Formats: sequence, C-alpha cells, structure tokens
Amino acid sequence: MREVFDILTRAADSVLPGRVLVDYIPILERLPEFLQPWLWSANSLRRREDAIHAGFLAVLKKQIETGAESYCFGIDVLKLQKKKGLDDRLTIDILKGIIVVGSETTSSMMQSIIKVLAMHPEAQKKAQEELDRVVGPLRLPTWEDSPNLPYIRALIKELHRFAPLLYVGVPHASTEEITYKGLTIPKTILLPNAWALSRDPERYQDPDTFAPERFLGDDLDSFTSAKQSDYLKRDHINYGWGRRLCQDGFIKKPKAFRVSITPRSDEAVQVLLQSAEEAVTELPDADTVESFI
Ligand code: HEM
Repeated sequence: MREVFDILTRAADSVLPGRVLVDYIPILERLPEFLQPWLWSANSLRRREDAIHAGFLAVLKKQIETGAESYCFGIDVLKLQKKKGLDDRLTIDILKGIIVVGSETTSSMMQSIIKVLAMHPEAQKKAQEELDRVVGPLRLPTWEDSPNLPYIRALIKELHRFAPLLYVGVPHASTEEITYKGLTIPKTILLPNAWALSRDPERYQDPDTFAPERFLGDDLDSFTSAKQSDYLKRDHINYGWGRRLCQDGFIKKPKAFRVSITPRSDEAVQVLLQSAEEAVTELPDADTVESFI
C-alpha cells in the first residue's frame, strides 16, 4: 500500500495549478520527448502503477479460480470485463482509477471532520446525541438510518462546504471560446476557485461560520445536488463540475466501516491521554460505544 500511496501522492501533485508547464503552454508538447520531463515522470508513474495493480488483479483471479475470494469491487469489474470484452489494460485502468480517486479524497475528508469537530464541539455534541438517539450504542449506522439522521446529513454537507478538498479545483479546459452572461471565456485551461465558491456570501449566509443547520431541510442527496446546473442550487461544489463530476454517487454505498487512528509517536499518545483526562465532556464513555463512525 505504501507504493500505491507514494504513486498517488506524486500523481495528485501534478493536478495542482502550475505544476505541469505543458498544461499552460500546450505548444511545448511538440518538443522531442527527451525535453519533456513531465512525460518521463508520468510514464514512470504509469509503469509503477500498472505493475502493482496487475499483481492485485492476478491474485484476485487466482482466488476466484479457487473460490477463495471475498467480495471486492474488482469482482464486479472482472464481470464487466467479460461482458464488454475489455482488454486487461483498460480493466486495470478502471480498477486503479477507482482506488486513486476514492481513497485519498475520502481519507482527507475524514481527517477534516476530526479537525472541524474538534474546533466545533457544539456540533459534535449534537451529532453524537442524534446518533445515540437514532442508532444507539450497540450497532453501527446503516444507510437505512440516513433519513432519520438529518443533523448528521446536514453536518456532512457543511463539512464539504466549509473544508473543501481542494482550494483550487481540478483543472478543466474550455474546448472553444464562449460568451456567458456577457463574459468571454477563451479556449484555455480553467482553474475553478473552490474556496471562493464555498465562501460566496451570495450563496451562503455568514459563510465563515461552520453551521450545519444551514442545510437542515435540504434533503437532496449529494449526487443529485451536484448535478444541478445552477450552482446556487447546489449544496456545495466539493464534487466538482460538469462532465468530469465526481462519480462517487454512482457507486453502491459501502457499509459503515471502522476507522483506526494511530498516534504518530509515544509523545502523541501521552498528549492524547492527557487531553482526554482534562476534557470536560458529557459524551458517553468511549468503551461502551461500538464505534462513532
Ligand atoms: C468525499 C470524498 C470525495 C470527494 C470530495 C471527491 C471529489 C472529487 C472531485 C473534486 C473530482 C474532480 C471533478 C472535476 O474535475 O470537476 C472527483 C472526480 C472523480 N471522483 Fe471523486 N471525490 C470523492 C470520493 C470519490 C470516491 C469514493 C470515488 C469512487 C470510488 C470517486 C470517484 C471519482 C471519479 C471516477 C472521478 C473522475 C471523474 C472524471 O474525471 O471523469 N470519488 N472527485
């Protein structure tokens, strides 16, 4: 997994604005390959990635042959490969694409929720109360609980708005010059300012305040909301725009899963234990609660 995440971090870095010169000066792609360093690094990442995922796929195929497989989305993709006659390369691209776009994003948002809730204990308390009331301490929440968890749903929407994944979204490109509402957009690369849109006072009252309540009563699921053509009607813009919109909404929702958090050093453990001792809280004893996510 270390190798997967090393590749992923390097690949994600190239999405940041200004990192790959040829995205901004397309004529550079006419240079001989040996003068295009972005090509060397992209090719090297691709080779490393292909090797790893071909290995995963081989193990999965072997497990399927012997009936030892447990459920994973790779099985669905292999069925799709057979049905649609996809070659191995495209199959691997689909599998690795899902891992690349689905893992760093989700873990990053999970880190954000921990930070944001630590900064807003009143919101954490409300969320905890709702979970205790609706789900109770003896089981994990399921998707069927979702309609009965309006505060948690609102809190998730507000997290996406308040702490967007990227300050400047994934670059897009206009394929031709257009005029929209009197403004001319040339044929060029477009860098959406996710931070400004998330803090737009015309769309959100008091935008710098973390207020899950602003989304109470907004019952559109995230994917339906993301597909609204008028951005003012969307809950947030953290799933991107247009044809390259995040595809997470198409994917069958997973069961709730446990999260383990490993403090980075013994000193960090001591700081956590000390803060827990000093914390004044009315939350239930952690040992009696199966999981909080
Ligand atoms: C909270 C978690 C996530 C966030 C905030 C997020 C956000 C995004 C964003 C901003 C984009 C770029 C959209 C654009 O170009 O405008 C994207 C693309 C994408 N996401 Fe997600 N994502 C998340 C989780 C996932 C998961 C779990 C999956 C699948 C398992 C997924 C699948 C995809 C795919 C396939 C694309 C590429 C779409 C394309 O380029 O055609 N995402 N996501």
